[in-house]
Amino acid sequence: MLIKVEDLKKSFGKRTALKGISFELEAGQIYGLLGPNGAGKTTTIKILTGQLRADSGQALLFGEKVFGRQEEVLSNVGIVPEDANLYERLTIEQNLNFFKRLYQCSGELIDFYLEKVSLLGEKKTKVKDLSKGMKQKVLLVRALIHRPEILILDEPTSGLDPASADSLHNILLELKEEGITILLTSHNMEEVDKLCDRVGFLNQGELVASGRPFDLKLNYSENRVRVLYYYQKSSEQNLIEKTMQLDDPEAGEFIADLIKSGRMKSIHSLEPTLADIFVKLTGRNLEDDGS
Ligand SMILES: Nc1ncnc2c1ncn2[C@@H]1O[C@H](COP(=O)(O)OP(=O)(O)OP(=O)(O)O)[C@@H](O)[C@H]1O
Repeated sequence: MLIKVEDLKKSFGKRTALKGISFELEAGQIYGLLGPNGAGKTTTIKILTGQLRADSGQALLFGEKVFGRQEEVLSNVGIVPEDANLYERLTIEQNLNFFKRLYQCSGELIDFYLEKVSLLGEKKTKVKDLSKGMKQKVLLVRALIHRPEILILDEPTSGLDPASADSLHNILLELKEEGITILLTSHNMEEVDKLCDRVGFLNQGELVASGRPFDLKLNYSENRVRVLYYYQKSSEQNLIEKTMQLDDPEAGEFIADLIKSGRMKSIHSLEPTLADIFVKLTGRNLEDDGS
């Protein structure tokens, strides 16, 4: 396991941020921690990257504890933090060169990744003149220039317009193809559904469910179907839509009859979205402010 979190607990005074969460991440996967504000996502990331010490439990990267050993363990990890901590008055190139020296790497990947995020032509632009989406891309490039095996991103698309978010998603999928293991946090269920091999639902410091998005949707499906049928045989004007429970025996007869009499137009299963499942499990919406 490249990333392993086991029974991780953390409190800030009387406020409990993590109540004992566990998850694992295999090489080459994308894992998404999904949760509303205050769920404990950033606390998890900060512990995993050695910025915070856990009260108990384990947070391991490459099987090693990070706290107190950041320099060694994180030399192989790229981190995109929640807040853009770039030097605003410096250019993109100056920011990246600064990190190149810090990481003591050659910097040969700087132009490669700037090209990938369509910012090569903006190298000489000062960070203060960039849009939020562009800054996010610079943070991503900064996290990649030392060729890390693990990439950790805290809310990478928060506040981005849909086009910028989409372009970032495509880059993350390409990085996965290159074999990079990715852990990200998000409160956007569509993003997690699209990107992640596995997802963990974090709510008030607890992982309430985890698994492959497909399996979660299947497990929480309510066996409903939407049937579109003709009132009379092949009369386009009289198209009727009906939602039915698959475990209702009458629905079976009704559907069989529609097929036999040639009145069935279409039938679709109604799967819940990840957001529906989150609400079902927690009674909370992903956009809640956590209060
Ligand atoms: N330094 C701190 N001091 C006190 N409480 C904190 C501190 N950091 C986090 N918390 C609390 O711990 C809980 C989890 O916060 P955390 O930032 O991990 O949530 P999050 O899921 O990342 O939310 P967001 O999406 O808003 O960043 C919250 O109740 C928060 O107020």
